[in-house]
Amino acid sequence: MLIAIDGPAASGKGTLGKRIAGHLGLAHLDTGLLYRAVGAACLAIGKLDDEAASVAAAHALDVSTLDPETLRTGEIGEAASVVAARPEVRAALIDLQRRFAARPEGAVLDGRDIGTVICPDATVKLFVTATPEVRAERRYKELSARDPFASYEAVLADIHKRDARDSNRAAAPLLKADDAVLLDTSALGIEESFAAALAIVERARG
Ligand SMILES: Nc1ncnc2c1ncn2[C@@H]1O[C@H](COP(=O)(O)OP(=O)(O)OP(=O)(O)O)[C@@H](O)[C@H]1O
Ligand SMILES: Nc1ccn([C@@H]2O[C@H](COP(=O)(O)O)[C@@H](O)[C@H]2O)c(=O)n1
Repeated sequence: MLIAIDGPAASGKGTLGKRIAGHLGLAHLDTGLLYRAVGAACLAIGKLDDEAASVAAAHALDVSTLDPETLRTGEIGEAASVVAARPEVRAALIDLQRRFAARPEGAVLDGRDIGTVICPDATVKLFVTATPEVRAERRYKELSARDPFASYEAVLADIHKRDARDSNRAAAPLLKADDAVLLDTSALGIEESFAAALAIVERARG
């Protein structure tokens, strides 16, 4: 069973992807980490504005070295969203994602273009969202546990900026696939969201 989960930043798609994959015994790929790794590689050499450098970083990506802990910072998220707007960077990462999705038992992938571009034939597609304020509150809670100087206003501004860039770019913009089921988790906790997502998956399974 192939499950595609898309949605804006901090909507909870990664949390749901991981839970659903664990529940069904499937592998899970957080595709945002791929773009984050490319953004981080460009930041490390001071070449975020250099399109050719970002394309080279995408081609050189070694998935076995991805470290979610170091990649999940606000600065790297912003850099990821800059490089992700470049069509050649996206093209360089397509095969890798499709190979992951082609496992015989299926898989769970989350990102921005999984249901629209990477896995248009997924068994079930979820578009997970929540209001920007709710998403900022969740991300702020997560960050402030590690950083006493984290600011809710800065997180909200980052979310608005990334939403706008991801939705308005020409290459594979953040979009709900026509056949995706919308899951708004603004008023749902993690367990309630998981139960709602699982019900959608089970329904699609028949
Ligand atoms: N329904 C929910 N209720 C409360 N908190 C939630 C809910 N879903 C996720 N969270 C929390 O919100 C934060 C963001 O969730 P998560 O990382 O899953 O989002 P994401 O959409 O994958 O983010 P990103 O786009 O940055 O990869 C995490 O701290 C997570 O624990
Ligand atoms: N399929 C995807 C996944 C991610 N992106 C871009 O990467 C940025 C970081 O992603 P997170 O899920 O870790 O927040 C995101 O803002 C997108 O620009 C993408 O384009 N396609």
